[in-house]
Amino acid sequence: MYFYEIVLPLPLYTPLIYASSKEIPCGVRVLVPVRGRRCVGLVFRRWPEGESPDFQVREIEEIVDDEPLLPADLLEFLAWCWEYYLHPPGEVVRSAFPPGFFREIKKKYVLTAEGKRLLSEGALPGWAEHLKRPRTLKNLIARAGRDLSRELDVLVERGLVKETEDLSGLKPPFEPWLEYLAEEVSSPIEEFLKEKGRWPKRFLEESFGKEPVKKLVSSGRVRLIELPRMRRGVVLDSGEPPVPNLEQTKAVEAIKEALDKGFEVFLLHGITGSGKTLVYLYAAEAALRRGKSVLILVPEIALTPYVETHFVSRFGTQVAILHSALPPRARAAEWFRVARGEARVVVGTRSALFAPLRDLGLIVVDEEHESSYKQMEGLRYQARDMALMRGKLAEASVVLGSATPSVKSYYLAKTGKYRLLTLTQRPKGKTLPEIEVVGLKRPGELFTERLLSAINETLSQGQQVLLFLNRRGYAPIVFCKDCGEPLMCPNCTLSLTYYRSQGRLLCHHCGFERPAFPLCPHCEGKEFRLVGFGTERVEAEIMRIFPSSRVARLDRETVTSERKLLELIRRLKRGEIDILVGTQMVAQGHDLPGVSLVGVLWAEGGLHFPDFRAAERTFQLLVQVAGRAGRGRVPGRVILQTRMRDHYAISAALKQDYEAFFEEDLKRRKTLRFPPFSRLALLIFSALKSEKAESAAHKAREFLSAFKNTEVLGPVPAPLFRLSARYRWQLLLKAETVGGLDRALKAFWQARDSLIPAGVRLTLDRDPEELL
Ligand SMILES: Nc1ncnc2c1ncn2[C@@H]1O[C@H](COP(=O)(O)OP(=O)(O)OP(=O)(O)O)[C@@H](O)[C@H]1O
Ligand SMILES: [Zn+2]
Repeated sequence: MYFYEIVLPLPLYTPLIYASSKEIPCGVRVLVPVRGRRCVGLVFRRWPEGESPDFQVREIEEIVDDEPLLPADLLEFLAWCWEYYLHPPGEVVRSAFPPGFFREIKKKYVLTAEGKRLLSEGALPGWAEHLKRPRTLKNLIARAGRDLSRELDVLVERGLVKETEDLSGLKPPFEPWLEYLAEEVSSPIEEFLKEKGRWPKRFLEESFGKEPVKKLVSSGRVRLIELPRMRRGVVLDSGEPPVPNLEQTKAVEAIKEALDKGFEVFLLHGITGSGKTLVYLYAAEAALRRGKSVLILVPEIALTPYVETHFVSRFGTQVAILHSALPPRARAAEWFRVARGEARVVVGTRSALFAPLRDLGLIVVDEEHESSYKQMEGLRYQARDMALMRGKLAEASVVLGSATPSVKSYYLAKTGKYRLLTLTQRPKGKTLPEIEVVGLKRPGELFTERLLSAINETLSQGQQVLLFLNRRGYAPIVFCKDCGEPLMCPNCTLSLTYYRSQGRLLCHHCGFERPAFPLCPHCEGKEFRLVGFGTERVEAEIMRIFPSSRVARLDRETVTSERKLLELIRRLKRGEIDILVGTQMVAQGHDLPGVSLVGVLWAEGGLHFPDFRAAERTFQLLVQVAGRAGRGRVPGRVILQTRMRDHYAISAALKQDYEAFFEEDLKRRKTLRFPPFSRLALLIFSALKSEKAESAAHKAREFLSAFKNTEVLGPVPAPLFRLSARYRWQLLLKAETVGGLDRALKAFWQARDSLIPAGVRLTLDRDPEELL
């Protein structure tokens, strides 16, 4: 017998031990019995020969995969993650699989042949209709609208319904591909195939017709093979990539050198529009040539098409895309192409960090400063930081790229932990845009004269305008005119945002909504005053002032899918939009050559958050959005409207002076001992009763105060004191070193059951990005 540590998709804090007479490699999925059910498990480790547990263990029932899906260094990485974040291994491992690949096996019910016969004769109750296909009890009850468990049991006993297991979806779809074998090319289709090597049959038939493909197959000049299904990608051709300039070449050379050595971290600090994508492209090519695979992380789904286009036109079907907006089957298929080694380049959002790439040689984290690399629920990991650990374990090079690096990364580059690479110029002699600051004076002022005349000028030159405000909806605050109270979310410490076209009031945190306008809950008043602006209101105002121009809006309300976003960006690039109003979704990454004016309506919008990274975020957003201007033939121009022109985040953005911002921000962090001068962990205690959460936080504080190397701040009510009907108290842990923090946290985690009463929920946020 061999003994295996198996990770299960259950909230357990350790793997479980199972036995098997077979030798099973690590990284393979198996089926094991657990609590009277069956479950998919992942073989994580085999015990050394001769060692056996001193308790009863059960046997592995089935082996699902014929070869490991996850490489050894990824397994090691996953284990590192669950220890660092003190998170159940099963949930960490689940992030590494596409949905449905790592789960409990559900019991389903389906009619037997006899059952079907009786149903067709009308001898079974109407709801049995639903059992023509296998269904879980829950699904059946949902369809029938009442509890059917008793009646179902009777049918099972009579042999009219049987139980089955749902093993579907554990393996992704395959499809036929054509592989070119012949030497001499005699038709365009052969020429195409010869260049590509392999191509999905389905795609060939679409481009060349079914007949020619059929002929080619029967000629024996190609071979049919079964490979994981390829998703229908954005296979646009971006043409030949430009020749890199001197700075780009230097950067690529430095990365190439590292590829031959192993783990090294680079910070690629290149101003907006300096061509960082091209550096990634050539570095990726170098890695592939060395037989290594490549992982490219982008901060949000909206940016995948841009990067994807460049990589797909260069590397074809070797590229896989991984993000959560792909349809589940396409996502599973793409993932499987990676696990099987068919795709050697992955472009994806933060969860692609766990992609099953083998022989990983290069990891790129594009726009590394972006907060969206931090997952804010479940496993609260920071993908940029974790990319370093994955790179280290895989002995890969890691490139962090940004025009506005995080203060932490830049500090590490300056102190020699990372190698700094810089791009200081836009290619082809293009310059950074001119930025000017205009003071907002009147309360409630939305557009200054200066901005309006600049918009006019730009439109008359046939150029495009981008207006930026990082706030959705029509108005963020609605006051009752009678009693002066704002309309609040009943569950959260947040005001409700008014969405005019939907006629609704919405809470941005918990999704609570109600029709606009109700009676005031305080005084039953009927009249309301709208305060402040969101993008919907900006759009309406702009349409009123510039009635003949074509206005569009880009935010999470108007753009709900990747398709809609692509469509909007395409319309903008084709010149079908004159003025685009948007939130931070437009702020970065996109290359918009027609935009020559960027207007930032309220530059200090983000500075009001009580958070140590508020200034950093504001500076980054301003420089990024300004960077959308002047990427085409016409030089760009940016107008920042603000009431806080003297704040260092705004004055540094005005000069596009990263160093100036960095020095000032670093000084402040040093005084307050915030990262990079310390390591943080945020503990949030929440409960339906405030006192309950507070007293749990006090107990935790007492326990943690015993650790000398860790400073405990709080408990204090969280800035967002009430969220989703729960009151929140927080403790902030600060330590000089990772080790110090680790010891305190681990001890606390061990003891947490005795410290925290039922009904209090504890959330651990290690290396928090915000303290809200
Ligand atoms: N060497 C080059 N010669 C000519 N054009 C180039 C060169 N390198 C990049 N470009 C072009 O410059 C534009 C900007 O490049 P890219 O989008 O990669 O910038 P970026 O550094 O990612 O900017 P941002 O940080 O603003 O996203 C693209 O249109 C790209 O094709
Ligand atoms: Zn709410």
